[in-house]
Amino acid sequence: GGGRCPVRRGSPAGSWGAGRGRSSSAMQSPGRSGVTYLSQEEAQAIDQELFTEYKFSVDQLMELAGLSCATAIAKAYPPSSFTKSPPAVLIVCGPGNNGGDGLVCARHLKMFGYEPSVHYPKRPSKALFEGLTTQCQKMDIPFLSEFPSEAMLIDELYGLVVDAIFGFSFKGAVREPFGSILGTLEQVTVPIASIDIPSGWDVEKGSPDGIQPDMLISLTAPKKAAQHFAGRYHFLGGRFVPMALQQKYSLNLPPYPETDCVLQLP
Ligand SMILES: NC(=O)C1=CN([C@@H]2O[C@H](COP(=O)(O)OP(=O)(O)OC[C@H]3O[C@@H](n4cnc5c(N)ncnc54)[C@H](OP(=O)(O)O)[C@@H]3O)[C@@H](O)[C@H]2O)[C@@H](O)CC1
Ligand SMILES: [K+]
Repeated sequence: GGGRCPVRRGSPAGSWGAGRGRSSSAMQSPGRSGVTYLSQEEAQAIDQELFTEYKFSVDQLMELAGLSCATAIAKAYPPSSFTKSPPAVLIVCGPGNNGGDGLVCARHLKMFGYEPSVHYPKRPSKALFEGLTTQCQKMDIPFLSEFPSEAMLIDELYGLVVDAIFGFSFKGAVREPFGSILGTLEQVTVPIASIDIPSGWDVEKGSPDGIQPDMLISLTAPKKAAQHFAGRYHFLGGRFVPMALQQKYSLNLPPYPETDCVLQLP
């Protein structure tokens, strides 16, 4: 196992939220960093607006989201922090866009010098996901047909697990094969980095018995479940929300440093 590295917290809560006159809405709640934590409904509404009003394509935003995730992972778990070289990462992808973010993340991690392997048990028959899968395969990223059933095996083979199973559209009880996968992930000791939402968690209420990721990369803005995140690294990624949309939803996002596509939240 391995992959852990010393805690490097960012600066304490900034003052970006002070005196900006956020329009208050009963649905929104400011988190400990001053940034707004979104309800499931708000996250889906912003998503829809980006596509229908702002005319982004899914491919575009997924590329930026996945690149943010790989960048944040490289900051928190640089290859030198792994006990083995090359640094092996297991990426578990779900059936929706969160899974697509995982495929993009895998491709960028490979470019950054990691050795990613992907498990992608439920693949939608859409050109976007088929393309992302082919890109990974042509970059010699292995796709595991079986998920390692023993947590110990994952601990032995990988220094980090990326959870790209469910994002903000998750609802209800977890269906197979993801129930078994999450059951195994609850027992791994190597760190888990969750994309957007720790999978299996209620998007707003979290899940005390679910997986406990070491890292959370919130895309666009954190969702309410992030208030229950107790891991070491909380990053914000997806630096693509136009200012007018940020203002409409009172996102109160902290300023990203310089040209960075990610930012560590306190
Ligand atoms: N705007 C942004 O910021 C951007 C967001 N992006 C990303 O998109 C993510 C949201 O993606 P999304 O809407 O496609 O849904 P997501 O959460 O991946 O999962 C839905 C899938 O899971 C399934 N499923 C649901 N419940 C289940 C259950 N209980 N048990 C089992 N299965 C269950 C459901 O299946 P179905 O209900 O259809 O059978 C469906 O197939 C978001 O979190 C972010 O990562 C970026 O890519 C681009 C910019
Ligand atoms: K996830």
